[in-house]
Amino acid sequence: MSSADIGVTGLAVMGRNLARNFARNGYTVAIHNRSYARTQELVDQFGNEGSFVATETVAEFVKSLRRPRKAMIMVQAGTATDTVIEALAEHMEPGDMIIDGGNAHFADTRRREAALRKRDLLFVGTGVSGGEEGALLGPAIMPGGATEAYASLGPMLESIAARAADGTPCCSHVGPDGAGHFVKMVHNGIEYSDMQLIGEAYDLLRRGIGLEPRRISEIFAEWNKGELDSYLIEITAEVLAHTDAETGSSFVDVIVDQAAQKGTGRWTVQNALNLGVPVTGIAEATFARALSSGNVQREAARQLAGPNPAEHEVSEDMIDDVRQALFASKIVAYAQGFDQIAAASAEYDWNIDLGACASLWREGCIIRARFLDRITEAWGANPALGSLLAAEEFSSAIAQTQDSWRRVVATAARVGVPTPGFSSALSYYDGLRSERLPAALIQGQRDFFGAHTYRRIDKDGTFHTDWSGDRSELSL
Ligand SMILES: NC(=O)C1=CN([C@@H]2O[C@H](COP(=O)(O)OP(=O)(O)OC[C@H]3O[C@@H](n4cnc5c(N)ncnc54)[C@H](OP(=O)(O)O)[C@@H]3O)[C@@H](O)[C@H]2O)C=CC1
Ligand SMILES: O=C(CO)[C@H](O)[C@H](O)COP(=O)(O)O
Repeated sequence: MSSADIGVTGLAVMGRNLARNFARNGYTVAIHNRSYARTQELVDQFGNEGSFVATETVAEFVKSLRRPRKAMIMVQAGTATDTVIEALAEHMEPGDMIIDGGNAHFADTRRREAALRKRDLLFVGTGVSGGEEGALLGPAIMPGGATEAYASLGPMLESIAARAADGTPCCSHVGPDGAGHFVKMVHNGIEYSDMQLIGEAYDLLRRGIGLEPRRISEIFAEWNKGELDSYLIEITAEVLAHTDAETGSSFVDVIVDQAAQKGTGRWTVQNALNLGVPVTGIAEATFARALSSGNVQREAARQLAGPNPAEHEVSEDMIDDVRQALFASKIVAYAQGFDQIAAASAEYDWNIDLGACASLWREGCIIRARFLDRITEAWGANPALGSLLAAEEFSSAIAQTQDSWRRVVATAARVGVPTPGFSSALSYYDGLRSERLPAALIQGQRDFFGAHTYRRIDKDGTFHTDWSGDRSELSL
């Protein structure tokens, strides 16, 4: 019987909870998983939460959906997603829709959307953020795909999405084909950057000042009451307050200090390199995870000289400086992420509304933060800002924090605590505001060794100096 409003296949952490979220919101949900055990488990544990149609085969799953069908995939990105799409498509009919809510690469989404369009099937690649809890109670949802697809799917997604304080659903059509997955990828890149900055703040308080995790937890909890108010700061306070039951030690002290990554941060940086957008914070965060996991190099370098700690005591006065450095660096991280979205939007003709994009991240997602209201307003007031850093409220916020920021970066260098996030954010800020950059010298060097030419500040045209001859200038 074709009775389900929507289907979810892939019932691990995300799929299971999204299926429950749809059911709790009154939809009849067909459920399917490669191995039936997960389907049975969902029905056994949560079957009473709403209307589920449990299915064992893909054919049965597709058949159980009301036409035009909507089937959502929540499986691993890459070949697993291609396999599931193909299996679904074989049983679908023209006008049916496949929605991929996994963390797919946006280029794969563009390819899949185009291929399925040729088969008269709609394909929506959508970012979903919020982890297990968000998927169940209301994630941030970033759908791409055709406008026509959003017309029928959008209301369903909006009904299960998180809501901002003003009641707006944290879900809206981001743009065509891969735009949704692109925005989710950059969301994850900012997530990497934000987590790295928080890690550096922790490290400065721990190794720089010498505070214990429980005290640092209290500091983060306090910071979470102000302009740093965000989900990541909130959970940081929780993690730092946690005690390991087995050893009685601070939980953070029993975790191996090697940060894993599934790929979205790396994809963001790779794409930023292609687009020529300096997302230095995301790049440093991604490399910092790689450095932490580089066993061979860490082992080889462990005995290298550092500053004498006795000569470099840091007082508790620095705590508030660290808070301010964190806020300034965080503004830079978001500014860089929005630059990348703007560049991709122009490159792929997506016409992404940056204000609407910021609005999507206000609740439900991992990078949700109080200051996203202000970012939404800033882009809404002036979509041609050029850089988020140029918005009055952020330029004045940084003007107020920059002395602290500079002190923190200088202190970190002095005491030997690595702060690639704080330092690169400050360098980026100083680079942008510089009247003149040493890029002029680099152009001179390029022209010297490779006749790569340069432009002049005082006249139009392209020039080359005859470096190996009489050093006269040629206008090309
Ligand atoms: N976990 C998170 O916090 C978030 C995850 N995501 C993304 O959502 C998607 C789902 O994530 P998550 O719930 O963590 O699950 P996983 O990424 O761990 O994927 C597990 C699911 O994929 C299925 N699967 C794997 N390979 C295949 C295949 N070849 N054919 C069919 N099914 C397959 C598994 O089926 P089986 O049970 O049979 O093994 C299982 O249902 C991923 O793309 C992830 O990147 C997005 C936001 C947050
Ligand atoms: O998409 C997510 C949150 O938004 C996932 O949790 C993602 O897996 C996190 O990335 P990584 O595992 O690389 O830290």
